[in-house]
Amino acid sequence: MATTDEIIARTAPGHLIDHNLIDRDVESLCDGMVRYEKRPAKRHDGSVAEGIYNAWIIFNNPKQYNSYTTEMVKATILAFRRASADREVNAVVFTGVGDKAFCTGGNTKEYAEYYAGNPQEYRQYMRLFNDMVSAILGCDRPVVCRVNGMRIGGGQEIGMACDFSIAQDLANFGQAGPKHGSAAIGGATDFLPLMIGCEQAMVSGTLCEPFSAHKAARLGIIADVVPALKVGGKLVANPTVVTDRFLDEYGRIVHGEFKTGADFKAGQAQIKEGEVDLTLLDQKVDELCAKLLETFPECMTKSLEELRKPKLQAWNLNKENSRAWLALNMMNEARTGFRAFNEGTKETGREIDFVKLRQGLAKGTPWTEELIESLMPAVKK
Ligand SMILES: CC(C)(COP(=O)(O)OP(=O)(O)OC[C@H]1O[C@@H](n2cnc3c(N)ncnc32)[C@H](O)[C@@H]1OP(=O)(O)O)[C@@H](O)C(=O)NCCC(=O)NCCSC(=O)C1=CCCCC1=O
Repeated sequence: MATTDEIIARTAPGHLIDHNLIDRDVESLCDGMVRYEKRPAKRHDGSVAEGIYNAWIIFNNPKQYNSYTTEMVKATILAFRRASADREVNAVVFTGVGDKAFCTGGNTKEYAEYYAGNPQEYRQYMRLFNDMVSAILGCDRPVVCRVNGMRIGGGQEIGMACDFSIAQDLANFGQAGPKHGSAAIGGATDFLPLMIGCEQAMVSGTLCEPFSAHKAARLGIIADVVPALKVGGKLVANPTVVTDRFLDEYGRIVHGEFKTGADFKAGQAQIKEGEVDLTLLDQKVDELCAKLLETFPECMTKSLEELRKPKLQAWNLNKENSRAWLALNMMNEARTGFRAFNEGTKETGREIDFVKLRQGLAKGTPWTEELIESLMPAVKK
């Protein structure tokens, strides 16, 4: 009987059709701000599976906390298409450079300086953003979000579109929408209720309070969490988060909540004196990719397609309405909120005086350029 290798050599076609939309390196599409790296896939025992790879899609915009520009969104769509069509790819690992941020969503500088006041332009941007989320949800390979740092705003949305998330425990999660002039309708309002329940989704999507990786694991928004802070050469759990007990004296769950007061400040100081090491994060990601490798590929893809359906159905139901609303929103609140973040500083603050705005609207004040200017954080009365 012929061996499998002999059968492969004899029956594999000499020419394979390229199903990619364009034949361009991902990096060339956005000056390297999105990287596409095929890394050899490994078995459980660490041995390389010859000819099989994991496709790493890496956001490379660290100065802006790996926020995505329009060009990066275009490159990301093509990167996921490339991985999805590549016969040699076992799984996609979606991550960002560095250890501060996976992604903090749309680029607020571009939002403030180009899209603010231009709803027709933002509508076209949102076509691209929607296609990026759909490309993740439609990828024929399992998608692992390697949460190398904070996952905020649209970064949380594209992260939740992935099939698995593994986080280093200094990463925070959350939305920014109603604080910066947007609504988390780029996926969060579709995915959060499914993943963490309606009540916790409401808290996250409206109040925009960040939560820790340990809380994200408890809520079920990530599959696993690993320590990343080394102090004196020893790995310690995130020192700003309660990790050594589950309940407080009243029986309330405190595990994963941020510490407060002096304890929180002491934790911040310990983070400053330590160093971040993502070795365990990469080990966990490699372990998961090795498990995905040891499966039938078509059965894996079918399982992904079925298990994605709740997210996909919610996403497809709302994404076009969301796109239209977000475009028009660039005339008033997005125009104001993203400009405030972009033009503000740590000193002046980066959010508007929400009460002042509410007081004006309560009197029927119309949205004018003058009103918007008066709300910019640098303008102090
Ligand atoms: C809370 C933060 C994420 C982190 O705060 P902090 O730790 O205090 O860091 P900062 O000093 O704020 O930021 C460090 C520098 O990074 C720049 N930065 C951070 N985020 C972005 C971003 N998204 N775009 C561009 N630049 C960013 C920041 O300006 C600092 O640089 P500088 O030179 O100014 O010192 C906080 O950073 C934060 O709130 N960031 C903004 C989060 C945000 O609003 N994202 C967009 C949300 S909307 C969105 O993503 C959407 C997606 C699709 C659907 C529609 C939509 O709205």
